[in-house]
Order: sequence, then structure tokens, then C-alpha cells
Amino acid sequence: MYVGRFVIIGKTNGKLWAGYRVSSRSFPNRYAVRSNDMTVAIMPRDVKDLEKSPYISYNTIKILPTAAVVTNGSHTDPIVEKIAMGYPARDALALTLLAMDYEKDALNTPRIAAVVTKDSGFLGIVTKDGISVSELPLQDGDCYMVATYEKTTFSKVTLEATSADDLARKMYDLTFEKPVCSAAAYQKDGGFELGTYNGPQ
Ligand SMILES: NC(=O)c1ncn([C@@H]2O[C@H](COP(=O)(O)O)[C@@H](O)[C@H]2O)c1NC=O
Repeated sequence: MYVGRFVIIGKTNGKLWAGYRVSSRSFPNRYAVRSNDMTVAIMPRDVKDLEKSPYISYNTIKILPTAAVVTNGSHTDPIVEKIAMGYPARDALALTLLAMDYEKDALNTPRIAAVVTKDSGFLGIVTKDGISVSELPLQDGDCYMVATYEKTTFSKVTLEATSADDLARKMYDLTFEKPVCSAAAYQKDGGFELGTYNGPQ
């Protein structure tokens, strides 16, 4: 099954985490990179690809001391800014997804997002037809995802991870078609660590 991009949240051994995978038919020539201590970006290997779509390069993960934000586009930064200003995660997600709306490409690609805080996890999606933002109950072993295509309602997945790098690798290896790269944030030492995986080199 091809689901496009997807975000995921979960809890393993008391640690909350969030992750992202790019799967792509049109722009497979991309990678995930830590651009600083707080940020993972999705980048094209050929900058010429940026002329074909405004939606293929963006900060996918940003971490704050108390939250990690993971998305499939340029909405990562405004969600982070609102949480940093004191908005509840639910409101930061809903306000930003509604304001930025689905992508105006040939597929009306949804914007998707995840937030994990010290003790809770949220998913969000805005499509051409509606918007949904929920806090999901995360007990040890729980994991939820939402994707741009096919799996556009919040659904349970079986996935456990022991670090950010482990999560990024396991997301890449999920059986959804056309994996390109993945990234993850994982609770560590009262904050979050970041991880990436760009496939077998
Ligand atoms: N976030 C991304 O990495 C991303 N990659 C591709 N898209 C959009 O989705 C469309 C379809 O891409 P694809 O056939 O690779 O699933 C692209 O033309 C582009 O408008 C993206 N937009 C949202 O997911």
C-alpha cells in the first residue's frame, strides 16, 4: 500500500516518541538531515526539484524543551512557535492546520502533524474535506499514525522503539511502499533526542 508521508506517535518503556517517514513516487531523491540541535529537515538531493514543487523541502521535526513537533511540511515552524508562546498543543495544531490548509497540488495532499509533550501525544490532519485534531491515549506499547493518503484517519500500529535512531530505522522498514527517508524524536534526559535514517547506503 502507498500511503505517502506519515507521522506516528507512541510510547515504549515509559518514553514518548514521535516520528516521520517520507514515502514518495514523484520526489524520491531526498534525505533527512539534522540541521541543528533542535531540527531535522527534509532536503532534495537536486535543488532543481524545488522548482517543481513548493512542498518537498521543509523542517519536519523541531524540538522544544517540553515538546516535539513532527509534520509533513512548512507548518512545523508555526506549530512550534505557538507552543513556545504557551498555546496548548491541541490549539497550536488546530489553529495552524486550519490556517495553512491542505496543499494546493494536483492531489490536494493533506497536511499532517504530530506533537508529543512530556506526558501526552496528539495527531492532526487537514484535508480538502475537513480537519481533525486529537489527543490519543498513550499507554506503554501504544502507537498511532496518520498518513497523507489511504490511512487518513488516526489508526493503531504495532511499533516499539528504544531510541530516536531505532525509531527512524523501524519507520523506514514498515511495509508501506516507496520509503525515502525517516526522522524521529525520542524522550531522553527530560527532553528529546533526534534521529534520522536515509536507507541502506
Ligand atoms: N511532504 C512531502 O515530502 C511531500 N512530497 C511530495 N508532496 C506532495 O505530494 C504530491 C504527490 O507526491 P507523491 O506522488 O510522491 O506521493 C507532490 O506532487 C507534492 O505536491 C509532499 N507534500 C506533502 O506530503
